[in-house]
Amino acid sequence: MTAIDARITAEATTTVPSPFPPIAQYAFLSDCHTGALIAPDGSVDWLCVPAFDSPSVFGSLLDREAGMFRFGPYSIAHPTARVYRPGTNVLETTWRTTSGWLLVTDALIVGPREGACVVTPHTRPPADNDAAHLLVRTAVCLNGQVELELVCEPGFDYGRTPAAWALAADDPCVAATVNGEPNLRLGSDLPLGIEGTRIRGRHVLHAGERAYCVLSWADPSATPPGSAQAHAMIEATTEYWRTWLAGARIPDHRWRDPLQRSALVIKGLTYMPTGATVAALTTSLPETPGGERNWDYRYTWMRDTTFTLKALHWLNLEWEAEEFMQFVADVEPTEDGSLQIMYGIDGRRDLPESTRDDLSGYEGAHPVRVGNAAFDQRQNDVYGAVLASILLHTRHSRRLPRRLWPIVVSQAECATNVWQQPDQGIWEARGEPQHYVSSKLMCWVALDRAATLAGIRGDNTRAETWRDTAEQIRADILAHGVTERGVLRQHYGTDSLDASTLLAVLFGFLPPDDERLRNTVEAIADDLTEHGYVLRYRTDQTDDGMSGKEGTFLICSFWLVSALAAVGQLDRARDMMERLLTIASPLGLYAEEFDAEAGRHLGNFPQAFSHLALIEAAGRIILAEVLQEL
Ligand SMILES: OC[C@H]1O[C@H](O[C@H]2O[C@H](CO)[C@@H](O)[C@H](O)[C@H]2O)[C@H](O)[C@@H](O)[C@@H]1O
Repeated sequence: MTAIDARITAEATTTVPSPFPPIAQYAFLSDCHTGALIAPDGSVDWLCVPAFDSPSVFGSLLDREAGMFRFGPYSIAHPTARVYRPGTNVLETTWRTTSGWLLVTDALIVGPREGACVVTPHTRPPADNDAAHLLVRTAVCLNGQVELELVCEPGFDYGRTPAAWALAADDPCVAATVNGEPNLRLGSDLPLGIEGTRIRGRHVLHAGERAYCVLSWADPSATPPGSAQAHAMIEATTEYWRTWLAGARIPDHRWRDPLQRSALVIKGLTYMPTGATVAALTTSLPETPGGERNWDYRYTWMRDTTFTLKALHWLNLEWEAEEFMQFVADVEPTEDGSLQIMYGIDGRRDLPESTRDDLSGYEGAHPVRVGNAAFDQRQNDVYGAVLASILLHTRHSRRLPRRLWPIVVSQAECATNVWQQPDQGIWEARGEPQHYVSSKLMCWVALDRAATLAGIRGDNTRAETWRDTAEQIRADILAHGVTERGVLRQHYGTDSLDASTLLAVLFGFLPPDDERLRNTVEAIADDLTEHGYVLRYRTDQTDDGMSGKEGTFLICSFWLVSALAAVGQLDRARDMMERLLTIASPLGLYAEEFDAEAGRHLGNFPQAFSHLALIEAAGRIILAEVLQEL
């Protein structure tokens, strides 16, 4: 049992139990088109089909009436153990009942691709493996006998539309229709009955006996696979993940498991048809319990994805970088040539935000948002994030693809034009625009990396111009962005701290022995932490346009580990890393935030930001340890 597990258990026994499982108790499955969250009781509480950003069909995560799909022993809610098959996103749950033991295996199926692929402007050449658009759940009775139960009650369109079920005429499965159109098919070797809007099945399995069910959404008129095929598909999916992971260079270190899990989460959040990565699987898991800080993260932020690629480079995973670079080359910029700060996973630009007032929200946190109004915000860090990625990719692949050069030019020009202007900042504050230090810092990164890329291309004129602008930005930040104590400030109008200034260390804005850099790292470690975990800023000192106090931000805590390692405080970095590893969910996953007081995860889950920062932090410490030994 991890520390957080123990705290959650203690909490559950002392307060009124919530009908919602703690966020960190969910297991994550993915087929790189969509993902599912499975509650400890075996219920799929979150699944959007066919893609990450589609409306949910199982939405109990946000409202207990918005759809669920349980497959597990009758009348038992607590499994004995839940683990991923090593090196995969395939989940195994072991149940002990009074009469026997049961093992349930769950996977969203990825396997050898069949048939033609639909071509859209953002579609990459088809990979050898692809999603089969199937959720397969198998059960085997390990000992004694166990009564297995299946309950499937979809709620289409975030629970708004219940299913109308019908037995399929030609095969042993049931089909759910919405507005008369077939939508889902459920196949199983359990005897199934239709009870209004739900399907229920129950059957006693004896030692050695197996059962399965398959939910399919790709072609609702096609017969779902039978038992043997379903079991084979779980093996193929296991193979798929292990083969993918084998391509990563993960050091033989005591942190190998969290590194592998983080890589698998990040890959699982990647949308295979375009190479775009969603920031997290979910929408509206609250950052403040019961509060309004609830956001839809099922989109691609240029910042999040470029930071993700930086992390994947640490693990030598180049293919994903290649894919995302193509996505960047394909997306439509805005009228002034700048990239939007975020896009849909299919490259669409418009992500209007609405609220779903018919949903209760996770533990009553309102509103539930679909879409994200930040899509047309001005956030000046985006150019630096993209150009840093292009340079990294160019260095690793030893070439600067011709398609990317116009992007280098346009983004460098955008950074040149905007660096003096205020913006909403990296945290997408919904208050007044400010002169955020981290935004200007990332404009410096944009021009610095662009100058290097121009040098590689042999364009010395541009290299020189961009280098000059980078120096002007640096001088401006050092003149206006440093407090009297010699610490980088949040924005030019305040002395408050902001963890995003740690990017100065991570992107090499100043040499690691620079006093201002060291002061900033010290100040954040000492004054911007709660129980040793890092806040992104103090909500009582920052007008971010929202009410309520949020938890500590996990990416910021991992950034501090990286920064401590970079400025030579290796012991402190290592201690903090070890502490952060103890608060992972029982399956090694991280949400966006950690409520250090209550010891629970908050915000969307699992969150790429947290996992990518874990990889970089571990990578920096491991590298420093190796260098120390030389
Ligand atoms: O806190 C306000 C903002 O919160 C979200 O943004 C955060 O998540 C983004 C995706 O991971 C990340 O790129 C950003 O840096 C974070 O602040 C939300 O998406 C915004 O709409 C909201 O204003």
